Amino acid sequence: MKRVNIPKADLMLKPTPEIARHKEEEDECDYLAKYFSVVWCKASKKKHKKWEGDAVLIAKGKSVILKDMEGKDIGRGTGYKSKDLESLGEGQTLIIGGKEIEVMGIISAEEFNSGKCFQNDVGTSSIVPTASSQCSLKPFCCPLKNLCNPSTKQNLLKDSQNYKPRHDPDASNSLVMPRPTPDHQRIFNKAGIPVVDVVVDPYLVNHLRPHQKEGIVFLYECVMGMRLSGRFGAILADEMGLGKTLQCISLVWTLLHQGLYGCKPIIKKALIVTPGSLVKNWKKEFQKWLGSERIKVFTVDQDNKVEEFINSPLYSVLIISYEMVLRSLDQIQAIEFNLLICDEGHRLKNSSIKTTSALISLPCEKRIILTGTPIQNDLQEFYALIEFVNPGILGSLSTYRKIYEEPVIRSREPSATKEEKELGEKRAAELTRLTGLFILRRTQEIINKFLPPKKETILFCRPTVLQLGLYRKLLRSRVVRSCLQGVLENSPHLICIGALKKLCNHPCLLFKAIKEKESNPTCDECEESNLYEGLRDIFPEDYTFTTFTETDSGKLQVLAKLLETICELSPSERIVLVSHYTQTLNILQDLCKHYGYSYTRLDGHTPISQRQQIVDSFNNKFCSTFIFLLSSKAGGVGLNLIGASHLILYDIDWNPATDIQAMARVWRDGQKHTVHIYRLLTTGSIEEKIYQRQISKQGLSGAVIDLSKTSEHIRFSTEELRNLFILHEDSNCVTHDLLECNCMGKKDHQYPSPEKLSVYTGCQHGQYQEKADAKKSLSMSQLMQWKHFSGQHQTLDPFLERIKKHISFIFQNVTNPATPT
Ligand SMILES: Nc1ncnc2c1ncn2[C@@H]1O[C@H](COP(=O)(O)OP(=O)(O)OP(=O)(O)O)[C@@H](O)[C@H]1O
Ligand SMILES: [Mg+2]
Repeated sequence: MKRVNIPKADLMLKPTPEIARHKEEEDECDYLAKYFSVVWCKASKKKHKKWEGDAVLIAKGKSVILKDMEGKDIGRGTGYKSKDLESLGEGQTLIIGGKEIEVMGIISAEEFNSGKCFQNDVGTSSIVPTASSQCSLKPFCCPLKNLCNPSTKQNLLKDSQNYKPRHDPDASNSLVMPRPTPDHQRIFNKAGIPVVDVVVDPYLVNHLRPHQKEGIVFLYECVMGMRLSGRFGAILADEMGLGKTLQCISLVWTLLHQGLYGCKPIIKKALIVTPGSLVKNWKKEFQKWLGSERIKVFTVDQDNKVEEFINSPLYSVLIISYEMVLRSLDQIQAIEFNLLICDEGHRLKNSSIKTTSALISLPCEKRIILTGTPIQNDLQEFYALIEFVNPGILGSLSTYRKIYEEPVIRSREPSATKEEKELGEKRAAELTRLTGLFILRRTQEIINKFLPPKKETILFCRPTVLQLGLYRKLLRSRVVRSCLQGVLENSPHLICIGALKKLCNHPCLLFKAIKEKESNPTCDECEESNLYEGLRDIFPEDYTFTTFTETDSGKLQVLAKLLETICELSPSERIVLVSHYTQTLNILQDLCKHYGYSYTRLDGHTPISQRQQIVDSFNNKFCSTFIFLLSSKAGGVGLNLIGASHLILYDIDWNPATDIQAMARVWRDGQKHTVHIYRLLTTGSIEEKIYQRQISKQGLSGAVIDLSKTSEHIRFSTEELRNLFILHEDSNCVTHDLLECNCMGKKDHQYPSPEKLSVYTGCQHGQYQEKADAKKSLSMSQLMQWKHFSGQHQTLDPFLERIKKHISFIFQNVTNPATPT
């Protein structure tokens, strides 16, 4: 064994530390790094070493770094001869500080950069070539000969008769699951039982969209350990409305009744955990797609306890809410579930909460998380979800942090060096590759072609005189001024923002808040009292909370007119009316009562047990209810409200995901009518600013971000607050002004070339915004492709013509215009 002679770093003559470091850095730049897999132990003179572990050695110039397999630095040394380090090879040894290493092999830069050299063999050698890529949807051919070797002729005859696919794999339009590879058979079919085709029930297949068929194959491969050996988990992260429920139902139904090795069912019992408001929806979807005779699913609630499921042989599927899981954990643990599905599973991102740890503790290996929310945004939460479905696949948390999270985060910092950027990108790419084997996400565009047209209209409603007076007064308040100077603590800007938003919805909401404060002044909220100083005087003297009128609020006036128009022009169509606030919903409810519109309501106070029933009766085509009042926070996620074809968003949320979720309740699979979405914004107010922020962050295409983020999570710079706290009284539409579009509100055609847009609108934000960055302008500029109407011009739209009296500006866009309704 050749030993490299290493000068002891501390015996060398060194320049002063500052200069040394500088010089070293300069020198190091000239060299390319080389990487080695090594074993290490404490340095000793012993002949027979007792190696303590594997490690990775990085040699560059005259220096080396030793990293353990979790990516942690365990040794550093410098002052080597660069020539020696460059020629390091297998079998050579080296002393690094108090450690001795022996080189086992050379690692390529690619292997190091991607982080693969730190993974034992996960994601590389253990990847099973995906069966679907070879034979998805292909009909079955003869089982492998060597694996179903019946010893006698009789056996052969018997087997071929007994082991038949449940459905005809050769039928046209059949959906046949991928056949197992020889490796899979070696592991899971040691007895050599005949392989039988698993064919999805044609009863279901007839309804499936192409992406759903692919999704089922994907889920099947994951839970069967066909994509990654020894791993049985999957994350289906399709955007909302793509039918994750139906894909899972098809999988469950298939696994319960079929088996690839000798027809033995792959699972006996499945557990589905879902938010409480969706438990009944799951049962309904089972019945919708399979009928009530084929399968009996059991839902747990106050009256139906888990014991009943245990004692009855009828049921094979248990549906339970996250809350109930904790309460019934003992019973659930006693049942042997073979498949676990967690709907809206992004809530498992926090592994320290009890529900997550309770579910982790279940011994079931086949696990599926369903979520419509992108999960890659926060690398730690991402890790938690992956750990849940495929424990250990990314190594320990500390390994994951060192190998992936830290380099990726570092590379995104402005001060990152070119090398750090490259490393971060490569590690991110490797993480995506590895997790892509068991995470599937398709976007909504995939389903658009099956949906009816969607007409989206943004209505900028003029504030009333009362609103303007109050708004000006609020902006002149001491609290607002202090916010702008960045003086006050305790986030008083949130109180100011809250007051402005209330005012935009209806002045009476502000009036109520003032009254409450007057009757119950508490010192810890002095800012709020200060904010309301002098406001009472602006309201008419006889103003009371209960005698409000629609003419006090610009948006409410428009809403009243809009409801009247829909009722007249499309009497058979129905409306979902959404607000984020219960108090605002009360006002909207009063409006319904006043005009005699029939309505139903779902908000945070609606008992979970009643929610599905309310939704079902509204969706029933014979239902006579005209308006569904919905609190977006309470019922946004997962609900189907396709009984309505009009949806009105009365207010706007900081988090675009909340609004997008609400809008998706109506424009989804099963909808037969053209869908009309109206968003109401008070002209020139904070609502316009929030809208601009929404679209500049997301674009109009509607990518979803984390729903749990609220305004409390947003940090505003003083500059941003200054922009928020401006009232633009002279503009018909500040958002349109920002686009610098010269159409004068007569743009009823589509803008010709999207490429031009970024140039066209790329520079105008500096006036108001902190710094206009290119991305922001680009997503704002998507609005250039919408139609623009000012309140004075003809719109050619009978709805808009009727309601435009109090409207200063309109943006409108139609998706899928060609699809027949
Ligand atoms: N192939 C299909 N044909 C007709 N309707 C379908 C089809 N697939 C799903 N649907 C319907 O589309 C609606 C949306 O499906 P589902 O609730 O499963 O969406 P999701 O992906 O879970 O969305 P979310 O993330 O919002 O929960 C449901 O009413 C469902 O019955
Ligand atoms: Mg769902």
